[in-house]
Amino acid sequence: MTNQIASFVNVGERTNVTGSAAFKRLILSEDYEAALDVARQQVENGAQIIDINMDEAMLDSEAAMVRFLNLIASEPDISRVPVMIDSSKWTVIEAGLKCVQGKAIVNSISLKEGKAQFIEQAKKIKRYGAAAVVMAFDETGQADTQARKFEICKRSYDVLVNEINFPPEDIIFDPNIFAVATGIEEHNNYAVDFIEATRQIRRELPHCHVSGGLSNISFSFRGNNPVREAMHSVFLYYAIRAGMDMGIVNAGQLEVYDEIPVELRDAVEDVILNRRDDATDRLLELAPKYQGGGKVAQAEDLSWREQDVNKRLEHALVKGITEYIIDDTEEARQQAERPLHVIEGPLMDGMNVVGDLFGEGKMFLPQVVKSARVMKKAVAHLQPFIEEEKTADSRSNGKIIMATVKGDVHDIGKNIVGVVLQCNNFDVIDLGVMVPAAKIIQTAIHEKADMIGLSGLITPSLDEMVHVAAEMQRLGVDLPLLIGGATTSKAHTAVKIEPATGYPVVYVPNASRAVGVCQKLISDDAKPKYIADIKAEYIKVRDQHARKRPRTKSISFEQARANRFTCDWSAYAPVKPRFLGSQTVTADIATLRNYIDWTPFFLTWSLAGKYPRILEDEVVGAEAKSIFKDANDMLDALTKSKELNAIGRVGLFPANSQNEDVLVFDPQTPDKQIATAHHLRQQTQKPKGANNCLSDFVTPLDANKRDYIGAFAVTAGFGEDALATAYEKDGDDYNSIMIKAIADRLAEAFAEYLHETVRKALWGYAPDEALDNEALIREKYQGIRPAPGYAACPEHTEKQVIWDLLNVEEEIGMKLTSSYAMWPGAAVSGWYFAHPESRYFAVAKIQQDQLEDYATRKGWDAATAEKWLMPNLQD
Ligand SMILES: C[S@@+](CC[C@H](N)C(=O)[O-])C[C@H]1O[C@@H](n2cnc3c(N)ncnc32)[C@H](O)[C@@H]1O
Repeated sequence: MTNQIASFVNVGERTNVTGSAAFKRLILSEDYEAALDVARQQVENGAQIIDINMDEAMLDSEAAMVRFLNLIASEPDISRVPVMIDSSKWTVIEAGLKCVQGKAIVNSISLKEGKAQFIEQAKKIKRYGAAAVVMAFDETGQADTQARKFEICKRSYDVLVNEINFPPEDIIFDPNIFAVATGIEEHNNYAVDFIEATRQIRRELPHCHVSGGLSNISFSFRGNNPVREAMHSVFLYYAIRAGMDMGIVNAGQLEVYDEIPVELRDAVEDVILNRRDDATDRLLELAPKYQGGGKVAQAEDLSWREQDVNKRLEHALVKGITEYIIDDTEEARQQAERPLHVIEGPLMDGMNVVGDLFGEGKMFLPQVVKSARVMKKAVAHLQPFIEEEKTADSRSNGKIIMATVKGDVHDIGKNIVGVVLQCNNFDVIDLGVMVPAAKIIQTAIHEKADMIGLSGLITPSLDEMVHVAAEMQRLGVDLPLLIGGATTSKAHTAVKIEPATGYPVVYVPNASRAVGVCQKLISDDAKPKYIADIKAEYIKVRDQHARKRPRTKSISFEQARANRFTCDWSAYAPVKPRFLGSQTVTADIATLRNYIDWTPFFLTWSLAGKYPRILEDEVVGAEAKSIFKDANDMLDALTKSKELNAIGRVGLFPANSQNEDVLVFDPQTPDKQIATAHHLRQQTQKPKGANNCLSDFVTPLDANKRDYIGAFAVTAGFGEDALATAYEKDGDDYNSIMIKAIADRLAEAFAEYLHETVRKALWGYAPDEALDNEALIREKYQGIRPAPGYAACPEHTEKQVIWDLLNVEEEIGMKLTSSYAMWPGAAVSGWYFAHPESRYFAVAKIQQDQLEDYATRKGWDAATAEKWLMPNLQD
């Protein structure tokens, strides 16, 4: 069940002119900048797909679709999610398919106009490698009953899969969500029809998906949001369990299932599940009571202190309250026969409640981590008594060795998984960061571990994971291997890691999945089938990967060069920086906190939503407020204690470009070249626009005029390890993760602050700039600061050029690891470009000709070039 909830894909629909009056206004007034912001906000708010619809009589819908899709393609923060091209006109869909980059979804096709047209359209969709939403609609109309819904979907499925070999995993059925409680008796079973049809579709039509637009269901209660939210929540609760795995769901219009007042929930369930004839009347009667909100405000309530000690322990764990935990644990110990029984009894019971609530999506990550802190305090209190008994044999669920692989220093995600596993009674041995393969494997053997979990954030870590897997194989260590971390994926795990192994390898996408996976891997009953299922799934993933057509056409390196960005260099007047050379910079926390972008902070804690709106969010607002307060309290303390230090290097230099290189010159001896930055050029065929390379934003050498470039490396991580370790020793993972999350935010804030200082003062090309923090976060200024490892300059070893140029390690002690991760981990580095047209883009896939050219420029052999450019050599 956890998996079903966790894998539900949310489609954002604010970029739909038929559904959003605001978006329609923007498109009609040609304000595409603001329209892009709407798309960006949706992604920031957690939409995993964005639906784009331009069906408006006053518009040239085809042109509008193409223009908007092209704009999205150059916005990395939007184009990271797939688009759903939505139109009732096939010509608009086809125009969209032609220009979209990456995997698209077509919304929608159906048998409405007959089989021939259905097949023709599906074939085209298949040719573009896109997925399709298939409506339960045929020549006789839209399906309303379970039988009709299934019948049409089955017929569509058979045509698609058997007749034209359409990949079943690219079929998304929409079996039509219709309004219930309309007063018309025939409508009463509509929700049940959808839910049951979904169950049958998922059971009998393998690999397909089921989606739907949620808001229709509650149409009769327009104007009464609490009732609508309750209806959405109840409907989803059952539909997801039946197999609905995608949908247009506005998270702000969703009540937490368990928090719907019981009386309302019962009445809504009667309606949704069509449990009684008078269900609609009863809900109509109850509805006015909830019109104005209806939820009773909760005053601080200490009545739980009057319950028995076991209940108090459970309450403290679920609510994360540490205040009384030692007293309560002591009371429980005195009542128990043995101290161990307190752990095995009430404490584990409490943690099981926490685990269940988290698994069901009813508790959020920060709450779980706070629960773990309570648990650890209780266990720490009991530990001496257990030692005294000398019989301690706490039965653990299983032992897992966890490590961030060699060359990588990022560990927030790994630490969160560790805490969640500990909450579920796993014995976690965390080897920390930058751990070589040999140490991981030796510890696993020595500790008789049950499994190994690897984590990593940067792309070179993917290779290191392949290496650890190969070493395990070589040494005959056949423990299950878990793979996680931001750049890892099911495809990489299946294609690169698993095939060479004889032991189970499982990709774990997030903390909430970790427990389920580990439990299955240590269960004698569940393990064989689970492993067989995973193996079969990975074989399929490999097949799909092998069959995958390139998503985009490529052009030769020479052609790409010929289509470079250029401008009238003779008219371009580079601004000479006021400061040339390099220097060390510091910043105090009081200054930096004004530059913090808080939205990613909440994401670290798995709370999706944009700051500051997230603080008022119906679902996660309370928890967001709570961690925001804790973070600010910690920032107050750090401002005073100065235990965290922000320090960096910044430099500005004369420079010119030469094809894909930026040549950097000595400020004192202007003809002396002191460094070369090597960049990569986009090599995919562009419908319009240039094949970008960062070097193009610097005046070419043959224009006979000096331009300038900047570089920086900053960290807010010195001091972080000591603080985090102190919290960990105190059993306080919550604050240990909090300090890391804050150090990470301060490093990003430092990069923002320093960039502003460069634009306004050090370089001084924008002395009068006046932007607030929101505008800075949106990067509304002139110039960019691309970071090696990111999409426009994806090759990590280039950080070394910055390190040498600015003398980073010697001057301030920031280091690069063997995989070119920065240490301390809370760090940012990059280049400064001032050209008014400079912008971010993704290099994406490059070809052999460019690979060879790059190897020559870097002085690398072919194998080295392939190793470092691997992510850009594959689709
Ligand atoms: C990852 S965000 C970080 C800023 C965000 N406000 C935060 O606090 O987390 C944006 C930064 O990532 C880098 N970046 C984003 N897209 C990039 C691209 N396509 N190529 C290179 N660097 C990129 C740039 O350094 C940019 O300033």
